[in-house]
Formats: sequence, structure tokens, C-alpha cells
Amino acid sequence: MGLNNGALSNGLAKIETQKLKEEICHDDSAVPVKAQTLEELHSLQMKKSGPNTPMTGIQQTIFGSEADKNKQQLESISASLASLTRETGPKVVKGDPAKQAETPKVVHASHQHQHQHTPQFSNITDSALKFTHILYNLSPAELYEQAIQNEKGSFITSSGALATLSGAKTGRSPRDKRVVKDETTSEELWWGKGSPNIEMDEKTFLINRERAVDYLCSLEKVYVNDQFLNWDPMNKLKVRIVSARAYHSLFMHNMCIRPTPEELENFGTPDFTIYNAGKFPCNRYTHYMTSSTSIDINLARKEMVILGTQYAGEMKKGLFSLMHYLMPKRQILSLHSGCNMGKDGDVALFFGLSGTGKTTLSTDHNRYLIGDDEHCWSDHGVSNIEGGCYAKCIDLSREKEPDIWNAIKFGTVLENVVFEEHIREVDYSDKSVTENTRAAYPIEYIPNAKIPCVGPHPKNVILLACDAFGVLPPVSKLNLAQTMYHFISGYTALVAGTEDGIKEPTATFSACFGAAFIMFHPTKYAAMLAEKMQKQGATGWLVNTGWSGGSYGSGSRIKLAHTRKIIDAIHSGELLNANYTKTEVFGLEIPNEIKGVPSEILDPVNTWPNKNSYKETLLKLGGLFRKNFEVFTNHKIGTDSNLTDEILAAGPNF
Ligand SMILES: Nc1ncnc2c1ncn2[C@@H]1O[C@H](COP(=O)(O)OP(=O)(O)OP(=O)(O)O)[C@@H](O)[C@H]1O
Ligand SMILES: O=C([O-])CC(=O)C(=O)O
Ligand SMILES: [Ca+2]
Ligand SMILES: [Mn+2]
Repeated sequence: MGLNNGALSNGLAKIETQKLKEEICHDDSAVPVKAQTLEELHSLQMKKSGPNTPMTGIQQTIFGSEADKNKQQLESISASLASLTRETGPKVVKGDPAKQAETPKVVHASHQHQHQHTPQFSNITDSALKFTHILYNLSPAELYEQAIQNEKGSFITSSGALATLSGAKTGRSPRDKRVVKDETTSEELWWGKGSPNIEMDEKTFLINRERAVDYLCSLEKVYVNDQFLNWDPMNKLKVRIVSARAYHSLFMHNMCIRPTPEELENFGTPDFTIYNAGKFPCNRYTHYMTSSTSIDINLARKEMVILGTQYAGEMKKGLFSLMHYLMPKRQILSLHSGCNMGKDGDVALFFGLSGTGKTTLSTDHNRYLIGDDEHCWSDHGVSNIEGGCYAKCIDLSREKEPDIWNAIKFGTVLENVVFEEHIREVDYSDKSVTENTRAAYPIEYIPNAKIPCVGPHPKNVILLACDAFGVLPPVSKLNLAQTMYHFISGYTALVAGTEDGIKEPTATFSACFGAAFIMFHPTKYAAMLAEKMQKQGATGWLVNTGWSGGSYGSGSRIKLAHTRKIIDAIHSGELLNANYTKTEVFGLEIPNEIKGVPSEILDPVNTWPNKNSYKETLLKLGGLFRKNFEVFTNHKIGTDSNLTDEILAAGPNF
């Protein structure tokens, strides 16, 4: 053997066939394909797997009757989608109509499906004769295909993420968020001035529910996600999301906790159900409706209905509102905060309104990410409510936010971004669709995610404010009363876009850094936070991630690199032992120096060219804080009257 021996006169090696004498000479030695037809060949491409794969046939397995489990699941979904007036659910069938070859196995559950009764013929309508195909807990790959085939504006970007458009709404609609006021909730919840809970009655809820359900059942197919909320195993919630779009299903797949195939098989009845009718509007002639959009929560029925908005954040934040109701009733504090943990187990919470840096700063290459937006603090420590992150991506850069950048890959939903038409490279600086461009990805896409997403009690509580006035110091250390004062105030300069209709940064106060999501009076959450911080000896910090050297328009946003150094110094304990100076008006303790941060920026007065306009602006902001806090002066915080007095005294003084 060998090329030298077999070389031909033209210099080319002779092809050796000698050794294969007994066999027929093939062009390769691979085993032939196990298919007789092209269809068969294609059918081989897709391997049958667990319950995540939609089943067209019903199989018997050695583990018991697959058919029974399948039937139970379909019955449960049919019951979820039941019309309350006709008392019946749609005929549901699992799987994609496009792939349905044989006659589908149908389940038509009555509303009270526990005691099956013969259908009332008077109730039969055309809609009851129709099938609704259920695409149940599809995988990201399947959802990509559905989105690309059926939803205009869905594209694969060059990094593999799914680009989608959320339609006319590119932010939440807080003015259209309603909560059913019944005997219980009228007593329990926070209503009236400042409250996010706009009332509606039970009947109107049912009208909207029927509208959403009828719309969903009129479709050829709907998506159903059965998933979990809260990584704390003792306080886990089962949620079902019924939606019209693959984009919504993939978004929730990423944002909620994903069940294992075994967990899904034993899922049972959900604790809460969302009916997301997306673009289908509410009827403006319906009582209480003020626009074509309505996001309705009914705590008694454990249901939420979405009409007239396709912004996916409504589902995420609707569930967060639910947690803000359920958790405090179990003495667990729900928090609009990011959360991470150092190598030594030191946990930090990052509170702040939308766009202040919760996601950006909790995603830290040197620390474990517990979560970026929604947490619970119980007697055992912290737990993330979600299974994914929802990052703002306007002006996203690989250098400044590498972990978020790298998370935007296959499986990630990219909302409302602009990309080059051919290469599909995203231009993160492009605001043509909206300023509120977003990426939703599973938390494990962040390399140092802490899974399960739980941790011990927090050591540092960081309040983030994006101060468009440019007068709050980049960092200050707070005592407990000041922490409470700023937590209840919930100040920021709202960054454009996340709430529909806001185009320019404006000073905003939002109690508990998330008034849009709380259900009880803010003082309830504040008292719980004070108690937990005191008990665990946590330190409060106020970090301005907003302007320096002047207000919005003349100054500039504090460099992210500087904010990161400040946060590092909080985590390491360096700042706890620094020397401090007290500021005028707000009485904030500011450090004299921090490693890696120019000392002159630590006191904002130094950065303003005109000291008079600094003072003027400082007093103006102080006045806004004072005015905002007026509504809280008559509320006791916790059981300790001293704390209440201290909190009232912790505001600006001038
Ligand atoms: N100094 C800074 N500190 C933090 N973020 C900054 C800073 N300068 C600019 N940014 C930008 O501000 C944005 C902060 O958005 P982020 O996604 O972290 O908001 P969020 O608090 O998580 O809000 P949401 O609750 O809406 O998700 C990012 O786009 C980030 O790049
Ligand atoms: O809810 C959203 O759309 C985004 C978000 O996290 C917030 O606004 O706090
Ligand atoms: Ca975020
Ligand atoms: Mn948020």
C-alpha cells in the first residue's frame, strides 16, 4: 500500500480498490438510509420525544395510558377555554392543523367537566362545532417555525434570535389595567388616588373574558404554555398562558420557569390562567372601557384577560401583580428588583423603576445572577419569580454589556428592533420602531446564572434612580429611615418608551419602585422591607444612574463604567468603611472617594458649571419629593410609630 508504490506516470496516486474486493465498490461506505420513500426519509428527520412535541396520534406506553394523560390535558385546556355563557369548552385537539393528516382526536369538555352531562342542543352554535388546535408547550424551534410561517414581522436575526413586532403598542398600558373590585378586594387592595388598580366589576370582567375566549376559540390554533412562577419550591405557582401568537408563547417560555417533561405530565390544574387575545380589542361600548385596550385581573377567578395589546410585557407584569397580592399574604415580600450574589454568598438587591439599571447592573460578570426584575424575600432568603430576563436593548453594546449581548442568540425573543434586511444584523441604536426595544431570554443564557435562582438574605439593598435633574449624587449611603423614605417615594426620571405614551424623560414617583404592579398600599410593602432589612442587618444605598454635570439636555448620563465601579465598591464592603460628607437639602451621606471613579463627580455640585442653577434644581427636586410624599404623611408604617416619624423626617430638609 502507499502512494509511492502506486504512483502513476502522471504523478497521481492510483486508487486502491484491492482491499474491498468482496464488496461492491460504493462512493462511500455508509449504511444506506432506512427509508423507502422521500416522505419516510423526512419523517426520520424528526425524532419523537416527550410531551413537548405535539402529538397527532395517541400512543400506549409501558408507563400507563398515554392516551388518558393526553385526554386529561386536553380536557383541562378545553375547560380553560370554555365559554361561560354556553358552558362548554371548544373542541380542542393537540397539534398543528398544518400537520394534521388523519382525523383528529377530539376533546370537548363541558364547563363543569367534572360531572359530564349530555350537551344541551340549544347551546350548539357553529363555534361549538369547530376545532381549536392547541399548540401545547412547543419548543423554541417549533415556535420559531410557527412565528415565521404565520406572523408577519418575524425574522431570524444574524445572531439567531427571533425578531418580532409587538404591533401598535410597544410598552405597557397602565391606564388600561383593571382589577375586579368585589367584597374581598374592595377591603384588601389599594384603590383610589395613586393606586394602579383601576376598578371594574365582575360582570364586565366576564364580558371581556368571553370576548377573549370567543376570539381565541375562533382561531385555527392557539398556543398554551403551562409553566411555573417562583423558584422557592414552597411558594411555586402553576400558570397557564393561552395566547394567539407564537411570539407570545416563546416570550413566556423564556420568562416563566420551564417545567421538566415529568413536571409537565403531572401539571394538573393551573393556579392562574392568562387569556391573551392580543390584537383583538375590547368593545369600547362595554362599561368601564376607556380605550380599545384592557388588561383585566380577577383574583377570585384566578384569571387575567388581555384585549387590544400585543405588548408581551403585559403578561409578565400581570403575573407580577398577582405575586404582589399572593406573596405578602404569606408574609413574603415581593420586589421589583434585580438580584445577584457574590462568590462569598453576599446578596444584593437592585430596586428601581423601568430603565434605571436593574437588568444591566445585576448582570455582572463577577457575580452570580439570581434574577433581573422580580423577586421574593421570605424568611429563608430570596427567590426569583421568573425563569428569564427582559433586557432593554436600546444602544446595547458588546463592550459595555457583553453578557446581555451574548444572550441574544437562538431562542431569544427580540422585540421591535431594526435589522439590516439581508444579513439581518441588528442595529441596536435604531429607534425607528420604539425606544423600548427588548430582548427576552432564558436566565441560563447568562453564563453565571445561579440555578436554582435562590439565595440567602440580602446584605445590600441598592435603590437605583435615573435622575434626569442631575442633582442626586452617584452614590450615597442610607440609614434605614432614608431607605424607607426613598423606597416609598420611588423616584426616577422615567426613561422613554416602556410605558406607552411617554416620549421624553420626566420626573416620576412610583411607590416601592413599582407602583404599577403593587396591589396593597405601599406602606404594607415598606413595613415588610424595613422589618427584613433590620432583622438581617442589610445596608441601603441610593445610586443615581442618571445625569451628572447638569440636567437632561445639558449634562450627560453617568458612565456605566463608573456606576459599575460604585456597585463593585458596595459589594466588596469598601464603601461601608469610607469617609462620608452629608449633602444639603437631601441630607445624603456621600463618600469622599471610590477606587476607579473620579472623586470630583461624587458630589454633583462639582460637575455643574453654574452653581446657582444647581442649587435651584436641587430645591426644585426637593420640592417635588416633598409634594409627592404628602399623601403618605397620614399613614403609619409598620407597628412602630418611631419608624414612621423617622421616615417622615428622612426627606429633604430646606
Ligand atoms: N450609568 C448607568 N447605569 C445603568 N444603566 C445605564 C447607565 N448608563 C446607561 N445605562 C443604560 O440604561 C439602561 C438600563 O436599563 P435596564 O434594562 O437595566 O433597566 P431595568 O431597570 O432593568 O428596567 P425594566 O424594569 O424596565 O426592565 C440600559 O440600556 C443601560 O445600558
Ligand atoms: O414591564 C415592562 O414592560 C418592562 C419592565 O420590566 C418594567 O417596565 O418594569
Ligand atoms: Ca429589566
Ligand atoms: Mn421591570
